[in-house]
Amino acid sequence: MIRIIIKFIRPILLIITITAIFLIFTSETNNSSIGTNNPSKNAAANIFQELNQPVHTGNYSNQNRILILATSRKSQQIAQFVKIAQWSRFKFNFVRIQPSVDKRINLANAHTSFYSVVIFESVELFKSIEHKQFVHSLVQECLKFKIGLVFLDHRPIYDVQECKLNVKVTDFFKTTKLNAQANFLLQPSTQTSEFREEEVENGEPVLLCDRHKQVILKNNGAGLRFVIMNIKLENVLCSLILDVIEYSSYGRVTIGLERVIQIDIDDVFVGASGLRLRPDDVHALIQFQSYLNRYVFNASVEKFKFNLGFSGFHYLSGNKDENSADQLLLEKRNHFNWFDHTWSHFKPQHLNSSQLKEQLYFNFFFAQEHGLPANTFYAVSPHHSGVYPVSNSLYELWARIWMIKVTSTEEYPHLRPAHLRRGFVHKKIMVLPRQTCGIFTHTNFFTTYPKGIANLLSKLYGGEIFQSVLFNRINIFMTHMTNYGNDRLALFVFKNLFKFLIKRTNLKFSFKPALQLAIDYFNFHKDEVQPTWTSPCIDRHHMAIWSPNKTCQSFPKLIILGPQKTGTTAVHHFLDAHPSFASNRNTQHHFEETQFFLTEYHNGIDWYLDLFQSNSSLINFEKSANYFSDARVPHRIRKLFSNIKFVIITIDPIDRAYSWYNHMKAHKDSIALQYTFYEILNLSPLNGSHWRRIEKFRHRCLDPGIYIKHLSRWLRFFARDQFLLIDGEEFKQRPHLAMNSIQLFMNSSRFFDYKNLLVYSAKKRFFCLKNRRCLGPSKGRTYARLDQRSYIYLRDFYQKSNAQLANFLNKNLFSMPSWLEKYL
Ligand SMILES: Nc1ncnc2c1ncn2[C@@H]1O[C@H](COP(=O)(O)OS(=O)(=O)O)[C@@H](OP(=O)(O)O)[C@H]1O
Repeated sequence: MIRIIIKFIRPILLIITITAIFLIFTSETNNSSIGTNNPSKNAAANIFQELNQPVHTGNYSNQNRILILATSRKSQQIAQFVKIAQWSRFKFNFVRIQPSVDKRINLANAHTSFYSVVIFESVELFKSIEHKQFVHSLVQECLKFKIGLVFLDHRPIYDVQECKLNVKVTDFFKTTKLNAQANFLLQPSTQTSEFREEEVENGEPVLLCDRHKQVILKNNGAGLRFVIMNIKLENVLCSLILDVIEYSSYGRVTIGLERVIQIDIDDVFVGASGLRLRPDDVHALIQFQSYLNRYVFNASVEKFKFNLGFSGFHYLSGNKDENSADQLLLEKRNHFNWFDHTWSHFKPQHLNSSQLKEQLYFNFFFAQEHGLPANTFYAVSPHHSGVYPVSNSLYELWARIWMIKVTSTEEYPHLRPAHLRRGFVHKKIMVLPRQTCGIFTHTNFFTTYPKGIANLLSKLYGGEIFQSVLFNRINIFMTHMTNYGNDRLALFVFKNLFKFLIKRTNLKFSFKPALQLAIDYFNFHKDEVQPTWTSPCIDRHHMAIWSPNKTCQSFPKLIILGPQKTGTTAVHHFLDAHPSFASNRNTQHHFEETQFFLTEYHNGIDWYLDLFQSNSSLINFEKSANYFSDARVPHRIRKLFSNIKFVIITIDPIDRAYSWYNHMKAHKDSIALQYTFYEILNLSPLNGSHWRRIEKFRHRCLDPGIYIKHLSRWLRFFARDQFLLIDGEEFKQRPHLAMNSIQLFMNSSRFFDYKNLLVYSAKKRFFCLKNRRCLGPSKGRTYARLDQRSYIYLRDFYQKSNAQLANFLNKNLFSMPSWLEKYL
């Protein structure tokens, strides 16, 4: 038996013993041009000896993280691997290293490992690392915590002859099915555009194997698991990569074998006469469903059913034959699940709320009238319009009229690349990623398939469609009604896809109702719940389905980031008086602040844009003073508009902290009322039941003043010249200077001389706009002077970060604020 297995595997996978590896490595190292006297090279060789040690069987964590160590993220092998990791939602860290790397990379702390597998760009890189301790500790931690190693070399480094199998096949081939034909390089050999279904059924599929390229797996059973890939990843059947990762991570990094599949047929009843279903096609559809249940979904608890998305308005709008197919579909309605695709197939973003309501109600009544089993909590929007970019009224009306809880789209965050498509939850509706499968509304015939049918086959036989099933645990495939008429390309696609999957992999297929599917999805991918909004303006697909009333001009071009209590309201107020600048409308909860990137983020971008004017000659801007110190905001802004500019104001962080405390006191915050400033700084009421809340309050009070911490984060997301730093102390004395620099910074077409516009208010103790109402009573409060103890406490507290800030400002060519100079 073992001999048979070995015979099968030899052409594909060759394994040599760890002793052989040791010999190879030591001999190669000794022969290297650096010479045998090079201590670090010898050390690297000795490390391979260590791989032979039995791995520690004690505790290791279940952190399914991958560590990728490479010289560049751009190399083809690494890029390919990263793509697969992203597609499979494996968590990974990428660390760039050079042979001269000397800083230690910790794979674990004293008790638990951070990683389950380490990917090395190449054996060569591993061997060339000069620093003995680096390699030594890496290998020791791998042994101790059962962390496998994978080397992604793509240039063959071993002669095929010298490799032999030395691992139990069952330990390795979890996802890939090993049979006589299983070769890892697959490509279509025929380019004929006349390729028909029968050819696939009758003969061997058009596959070509290159036996010269090999994957070499090396392991001695007792030592560390490690795999040396000896082949270009792009040429390998991707299921093998899942096996490599699962094997080398000791089973910890895996997406398992179960794949849940849903197939949606959109546009039911929609379609030009001549392209629609005929009665025969309806029978073929039902027959195919039985075929799938028999051969593909045979282990599924729930029977597979196609999901039919209907638009009632188009019912019976074909020729005589096609209309009888429409009637037949309704007669056979219980063979399928049905979902709302809106009455007329209009784009929801192009309708007002009452038109949309009508669309949803009419289709609802159609379903009732014809007894369609459409109570699936699932719906799909025509053209994906309104799902992403989100239309709040679509979500609200869907929930109200159809009790929708699940939908799907291929547009979040973008149609391409497919491997980064994700799900999210908006207004309690779960949005799942949808997959394309090579056929669209316009691809209905074999002969006219773009670049020939061989192109479609390559996507099925190891290509993108195959990979979609492989790397996504849950797949919702999008097809259209016309794909099931005409040449029935959809049946061709799924028949071949599943045949290939069954032949080459051990995957198990099941079907679940949409609601269950969605719950499972977000259980697997909890970090996908919260969406990150992107700009429709950089995606032509999004522009086509977005509301025509929205304009990219409405996005702000400037954000005053804060921090709180530095004079941000005054800057906002003065800027708003400028004829070229326009601030947002006041919001219900936060007055002049939008707070969009924090508490209002769930409202989506349409809500945000509605706060601004769409006049292209204006510079829209907003200020929300707590953006500065919140770690979520830079990422969110970056995803939405990367070219925006920012104003940040700094004052002495001691004054800022005390002003904030007094602000909270004025707002009757119970902690501020109950405890003195010094007690809070010192966390002195240690025994009090409020301790946690005081600690939190203290953090909110002090953290924004650690300017360096936040500023350096912002500069990791945006370029230096996107920031203007304003000295808040100088702003207090000579506000017109700061206002002038903002105008220059924004290249304002009109220059406003603020000197004549501002007047000092002795009552407020700062400048106000002439002939306008000055800022309200919440600005310029009077409160007791800061006590000496608190001053000293804060001076010490901020000493280090102020010094770091000064260095940072110097390095990045920002001018030094006057308040900072006194600390240097
Ligand atoms: N024109 C002008 N110039 C300089 N400083 C001014 C100006 N107007 C207001 N202020 C002072 O700014 C403090 C309020 O800051 P913010 O507007 O950023 O506060 S907030 O975060 O929006 O609540 C607030 O500080 P406190 O006096 O400590 O409350 C104001 O005094």
